[in-house]
Amino acid sequence: MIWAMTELAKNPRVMRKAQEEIRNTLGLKKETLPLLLPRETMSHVKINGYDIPPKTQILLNVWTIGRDPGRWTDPEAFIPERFANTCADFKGQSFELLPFGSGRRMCPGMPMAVASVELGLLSLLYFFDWILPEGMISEGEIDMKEAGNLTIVKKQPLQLVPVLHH
Ligand code: HEM
Repeated sequence: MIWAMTELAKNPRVMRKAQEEIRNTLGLKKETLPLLLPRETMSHVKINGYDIPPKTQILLNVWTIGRDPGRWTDPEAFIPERFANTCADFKGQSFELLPFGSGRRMCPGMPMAVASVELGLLSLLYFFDWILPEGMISEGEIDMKEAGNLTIVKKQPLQLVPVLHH
């Protein structure tokens, strides 16, 4: 939710669009773990010509898959509308987009996570407009450094000033 608010603050066009949509209708999405939880092969498998022996630990880098320029146009840009224009969904069936993993061991908390993030973001965007804190002139100054390892958190806390809208 913090990353979603950070990207929205950096992209006022998308912030305004999301607020208009929410305020006019009373919907949104976003991300993710960089790596899926480790898996171990049960038998010998061959993928793309590579032999993988049994009992090998596999780490799937979904961060890289989600930024693959062969799959996504302008992958580094924050363009949430891209999800409205694709049939790829986040529920484990579209392998280019796997924020909750896939298969038997995919995230069982997905419905709760989606409901919490959507409701949280929706409330922040419906009730408030968001402006930069004193001393910050442009959204370009918002620090985007990452910290953490298994889950990526913001290194510097996001600071924005809420202005009551409703
Ligand atoms: C936005 C929030 C969340 C994201 C992005 C997320 C993502 C993930 C991912 C990528 C996996 C690994 C799936 C795989 O290896 O295929 C996972 C596993 C798991 N998640 Fe989540 N998760 C979230 C929230 C939650 C919540 C709210 C709960 C519990 C209430 C939860 C419980 C679990 C559990 C128990 C597993 C391990 C499942 C297993 O190994 O069988 N997650 N999650």
